[in-house]
Amino acid sequence: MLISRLIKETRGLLILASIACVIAGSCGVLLIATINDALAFDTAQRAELLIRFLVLSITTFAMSVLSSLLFESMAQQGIAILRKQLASAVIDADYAQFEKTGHPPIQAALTDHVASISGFFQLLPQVIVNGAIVLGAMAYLAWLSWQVFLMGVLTLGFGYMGYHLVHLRAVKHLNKASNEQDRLFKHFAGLLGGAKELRLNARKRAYFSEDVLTHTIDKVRQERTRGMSIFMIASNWGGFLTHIFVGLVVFWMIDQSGGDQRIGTGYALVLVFMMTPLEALLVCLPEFSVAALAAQHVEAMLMQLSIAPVRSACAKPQNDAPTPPAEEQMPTLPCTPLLQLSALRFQFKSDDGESGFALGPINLSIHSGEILFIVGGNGSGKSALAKLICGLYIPDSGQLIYKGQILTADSQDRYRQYFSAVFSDFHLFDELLSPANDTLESQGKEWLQHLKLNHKVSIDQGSFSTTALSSGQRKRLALVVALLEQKSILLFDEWAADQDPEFKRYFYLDLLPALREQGKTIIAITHDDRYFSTADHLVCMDAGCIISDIKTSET
Ligand SMILES: Nc1ncnc2c1ncn2[C@@H]1O[C@H](COP(=O)(O)OP(=O)(O)OP(=O)(O)O)[C@@H](O)[C@H]1O
Repeated sequence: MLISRLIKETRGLLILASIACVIAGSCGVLLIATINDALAFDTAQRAELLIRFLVLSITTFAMSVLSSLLFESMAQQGIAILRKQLASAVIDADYAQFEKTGHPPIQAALTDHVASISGFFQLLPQVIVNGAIVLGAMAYLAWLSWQVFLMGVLTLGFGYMGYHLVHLRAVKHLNKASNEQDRLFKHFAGLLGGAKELRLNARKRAYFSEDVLTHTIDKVRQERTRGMSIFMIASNWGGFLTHIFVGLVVFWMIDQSGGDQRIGTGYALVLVFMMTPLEALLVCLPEFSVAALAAQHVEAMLMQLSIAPVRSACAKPQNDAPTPPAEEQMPTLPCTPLLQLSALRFQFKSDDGESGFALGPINLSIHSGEILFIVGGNGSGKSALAKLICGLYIPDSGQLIYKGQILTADSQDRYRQYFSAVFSDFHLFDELLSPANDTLESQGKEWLQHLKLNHKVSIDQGSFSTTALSSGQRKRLALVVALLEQKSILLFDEWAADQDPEFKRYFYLDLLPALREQGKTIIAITHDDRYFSTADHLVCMDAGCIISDIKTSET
C-alpha cells in the first residue's frame, strides 16, 4: 500500500519513463528482427535494411538513455517523498504515542527500511525495461510460432508457481530479521549512549558485546541469510526452467519448424537476446519482497504513531478554542486563572494491556505572572504533570482550561505554542531554527553574557558556534534558547539540578523574579528546597496526585 501510494505520487515520471522504456524495448526487438531478416536476405536486400537498422539503433539508444534518466529521477523523488512523509508523521505524532513507540522502530524506519524501499525504486527500471524486452521477445516468438509462445508462457507460469511456493517461507524469515533489527537499533542506542559505562566496566562490556549485540547481529544475519537463500533458490529455479525452455526450443522446436532457416535463427537470436533480461527479472523478485516487507514495517510504525489517544470526554471540539500567542485576543478577568486543571486524569498505556502509572485526578489553578514550583519525590509524577500542563500529553478525562476556554484535541497544538520549556532530557539544536533576525541574535548575545556563556559560544547567522559544552553549560544554553522564544509561559524541569551554586542562586533569586516582572508565568519542577521561598505557589506531588497546594504569596 505504501509502495503503491509512492508510485501513485510519482506516476507522471513513471508513465513517461515507461513509455520511453517500452519504445526502447520494442525497438530492441525490432532490431533483432531486422538482423534476423538481414541474415536471411541477399546483399541487395540487406542494403535496404540498413536505414531501418540505423533508425532503430539510434532510437533504442536515445529511449534507453531517456528512460534511465526519468527512472532515476522518479526513484529519487519517491525516496524523498517517503522520507518527508516519515519525518512529518514523526513530528505530528501524539507525544505520548511517540514515547510509547520508542526510538528504535522509528530509527529503523528512517534508515534501514527506507533503504530497502529505495531498493525497490532502483530496481523498478530494470523490471520495466527487462519486462518490456521479455514481453516484446515473447510477442516476436508468438508471431514466429504460437507453439513456442505457448511453451514460453507455460515455462514462466511454472517458474512463478515454484517461486510462490517458497515465497511465504522466505517472507517469514525476513519478517523475523526485521523484528530483530528493531532490537538491534535499540542496542546501537546503548552502544552510543552507554559509551562511558561500557568503558568503565569490562565485564559489562564483554557481556553487552558478546551476548547482547553480537547475538542480535547474528540473529539478523541468520534470518536474513535464510530468507534470502530461499528466495535465491526460487530465482535460480526460475532460471533453470528458462534453460529447459531454451533447450526445448533449440533441440526440439527448431526441427519441428520444417527447416525454415528464418524461424530457426529467429528462435536462437530471440532466446539469446531475452535470456539475460529474464534472469535479471527473476533476480529482482527477492529484492521486491524485501522492499514490500520493509514497507509493511514502516506502515505498522506509522499506524502506531498515528493512533489517536482517547480524548477527554468533556473536551468536545469547540469553535472558540484558543488561538496561538495573540494574547490580546483573549483578555483575562483579574480573578480568572490563566490555567485551570479540573479533575484531569492521565495514565501511561502499555502494549501488553497492563495499566501504567496513573496521574490524577488533578485540580489546580495557575495564575498569570505567578511562579509555581512543583515538588515531590522521584517518580511522583511531576514531569508527567508538566507534560499534561503544556499539552504534550492529552488527558484521558477532565478539563484543561486556558483563560476560561476549555481545551479540545483540535486546539491542543495551538495551545502548546504558549509554552517554552527546558525539560530534564532537553535537546539542544545547534541552530535557533528561526529565519535570520538581527534583533534575535543581539538578544541572544545578551543572554549568553548574562549566563556567562559568551566566552564559550557565539551566535552567527542563527547558529551556535558550538554545543560541545559541559552539562551545566548546555543547560544554560537551552535556557537561552527558551528565553529567546518570547513565550508567555516558561516551564523548567529541574533546570538548576546541575548548576553550580552561583547559577542556582542566579536562577532562583534573579532570573525567575525578573521574568515574573515581565509578566511571564513560570512553572518549575524542583528539588531545591533552599529556594522554595521564591515561589508564589507550591504544589507537592505524591503517587500521581497533588497532596498539598499552597499559595505562598498569600501566607
Ligand atoms: N513514557 C513513559 N511511559 C510509561 N511510564 C512512564 C513514562 N514516563 C514516566 N513514566 C512513569 O511515570 C511515573 C512518574 O514519572 P515522572 O517522570 O513524572 O516522575 P517525576 O516525579 O518527574 O520523577 P523525578 O523526580 O525522578 O524526575 C514513573 O513511575 C514512571 O515510571
